[in-house]
Amino acid sequence: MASKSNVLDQPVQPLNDAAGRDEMIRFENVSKIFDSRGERVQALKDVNLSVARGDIFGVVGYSGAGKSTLLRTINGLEIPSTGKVLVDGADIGALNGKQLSAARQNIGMIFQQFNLLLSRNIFQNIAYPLRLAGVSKAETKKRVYELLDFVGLGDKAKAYPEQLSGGQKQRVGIARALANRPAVLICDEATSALDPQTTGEVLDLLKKVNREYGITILLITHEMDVIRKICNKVAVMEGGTVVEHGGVYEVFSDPQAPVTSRFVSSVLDHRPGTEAIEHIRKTHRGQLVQIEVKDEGSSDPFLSRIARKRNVDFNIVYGGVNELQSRVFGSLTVELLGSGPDIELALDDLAQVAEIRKAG
Ligand SMILES: Nc1ncnc2c1ncn2[C@@H]1O[C@H](COP(=O)(O)OP(=O)(O)OP(=O)(O)O)[C@@H](O)[C@H]1O
Repeated sequence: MASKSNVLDQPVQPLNDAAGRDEMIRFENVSKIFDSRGERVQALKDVNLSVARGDIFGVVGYSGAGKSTLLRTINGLEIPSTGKVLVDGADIGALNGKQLSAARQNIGMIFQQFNLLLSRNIFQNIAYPLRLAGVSKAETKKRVYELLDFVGLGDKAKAYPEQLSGGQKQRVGIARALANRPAVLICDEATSALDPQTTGEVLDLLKKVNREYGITILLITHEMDVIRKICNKVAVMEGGTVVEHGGVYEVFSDPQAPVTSRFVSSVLDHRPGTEAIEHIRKTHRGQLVQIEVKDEGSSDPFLSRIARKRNVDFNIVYGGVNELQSRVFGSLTVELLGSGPDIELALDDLAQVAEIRKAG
């Protein structure tokens, strides 16, 4: 649990993370207040986060949590009311216009609605940022075809956006964002307009961007499944604050904030809710206990060991075990059958080797 922390008691991570990688994005006490028609909206409240070079960092939250505002501070589309955002060492809020344009070439961005130029073909869309950066025609041509191959659209140079599917349009968006060889790619709900199959393909492409080009990715989403599939780090936002952040495995296997638990249970259904417990109770009269399954204990056959030793039976009535980043975790709800004293001894034994909770 070393990499997990709550932002309230740990202001900001050090410049090097546990793996020794250096920092690519740093939010330092970032707050943002909008004044809209006489109404003050605090979109961000004292956000402190550190994104290491090479991370795929996901920010998840419900609508209005402040995700877009946070993302837009990275390339200066929003300037914090207080606090600062550092990208690859540059303090974004302190840059003049020219410096900001240069910094933006280092920060690619993709959008939920793709934002392609509809009157230009795919080649021209991808070439656009290269033209703005003053890249020569020959160099542009080489780079665009290289990118088209990379995103799997080698035959679409002359097509127009309206002739492409949603997934293909997002591939073009990714190619365009990569044109100037940025160090960072920021993704604004990049798969929210896509069906599940296409979402999976675009997420695979983002993984390839991270792996093959070493680009740091920060994405915002309201879908925990996106986080589960590609991120190594996650921050959960609610009401403009980061309520929890850490390694994806740590956060998924042991969520602390209620909003995080809700997000986790939207993709993993391994713990029974009140209704499920009531249903189980109708057919199982024994002692019900929830056992948390963690990576560290997965090789110990403790259930059969304790069952033999204490002369009790374990009847699995609910649960699931998941794999995340090559580590397992989950929860089993079991019914203990045996004499009262044996069950008590078995519960003591269980508590020695696993996190348990009486259920129902
Ligand atoms: N330009 C603006 N002017 C006024 N209020 C704004 C502005 N931009 C965002 N807000 C408000 O700030 C809060 C956070 O909005 P933000 O868009 O960052 O949240 P979000 O988590 O990205 O939600 P969504 O997924 O719905 O976009 C909301 O209450 C929103 O109404």
